[in-house]
Amino acid sequence: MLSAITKRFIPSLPVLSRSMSVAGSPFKLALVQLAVTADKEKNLKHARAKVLEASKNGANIVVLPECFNSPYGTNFFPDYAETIPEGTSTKALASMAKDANVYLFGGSIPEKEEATGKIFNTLTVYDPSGSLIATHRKVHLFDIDIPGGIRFQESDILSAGSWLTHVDTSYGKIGAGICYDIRFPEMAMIAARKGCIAMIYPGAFNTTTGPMHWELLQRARAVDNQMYVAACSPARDESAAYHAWGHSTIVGPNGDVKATCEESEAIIYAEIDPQDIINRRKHIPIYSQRRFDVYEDVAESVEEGNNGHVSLKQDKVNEL
Ligand SMILES: NC(=O)CC(=O)C(=O)O
Repeated sequence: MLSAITKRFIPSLPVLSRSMSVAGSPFKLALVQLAVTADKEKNLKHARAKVLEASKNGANIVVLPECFNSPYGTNFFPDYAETIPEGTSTKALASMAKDANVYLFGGSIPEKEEATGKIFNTLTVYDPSGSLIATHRKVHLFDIDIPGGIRFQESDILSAGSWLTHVDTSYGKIGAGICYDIRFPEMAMIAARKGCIAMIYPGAFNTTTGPMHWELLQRARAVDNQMYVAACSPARDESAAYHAWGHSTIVGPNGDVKATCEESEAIIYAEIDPQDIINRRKHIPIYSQRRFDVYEDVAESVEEGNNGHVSLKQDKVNEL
């Protein structure tokens, strides 16, 4: 057997990654850049009207923004937090999905876990019959401090999620993250290598980080993984303490912006075609040219469980 060192010095022994299949069918994606207020009931009603509007316009999958039922701020989270699936927002989202006959990525809400009292920033996903098919708790908490820009410490109040989320839909498998999760490329890379055709991120960047990184990160995740990427923000409210960047955007597998908008309320649409992923991967075959003899395939360390949850394999957990 060749030692690892010997292998490194024999360039004719590349271990090319296996090519992963892309399974899916075309669909119309809508992102609702919702105007969010401090009135939860009003937010739920307004979200419902917009989801129905998107469906009337032919959308098959509809996405709401991060914190769509509450203003975005750690001081608001405890008051707005609800249990899932018993809470008002979960019920409202389930009926929106059913009445609109769409898959609904229901933005995120502050979730209170009954048993522990912990609060999470949680996305819930519904199928067109209104059944809850996945939950994603924000894995990477937004703790930053940019002098002269913005300081935000989600971890003062929130706990972090501990699984990745890949949702099975009749259009194909879709990965989900929330906002700051987009800054961690491993999540999107694992999703792509596990067969997801898109990553969907409800998110609320702000007027400091938005202009620097919002579109750049979406295009980076898309071009690295040759997959679709969509990020859905709340509309900007100048009277709120947190000024969301807006600019909800859908990016194609070539890193190309398919649809975007400014900071006001809007619904944006794009046709998603998995064949485009297959073409990009054929033309620029980085997908199958990876060198897993030189570095590890991060997707190999995780396994898929129930409800779209993807977690570190047990033997890896034991190693930690
Ligand atoms: N709000 C977030 O979670 C992330 C964000 O604004 C940023 O990464 O910038």
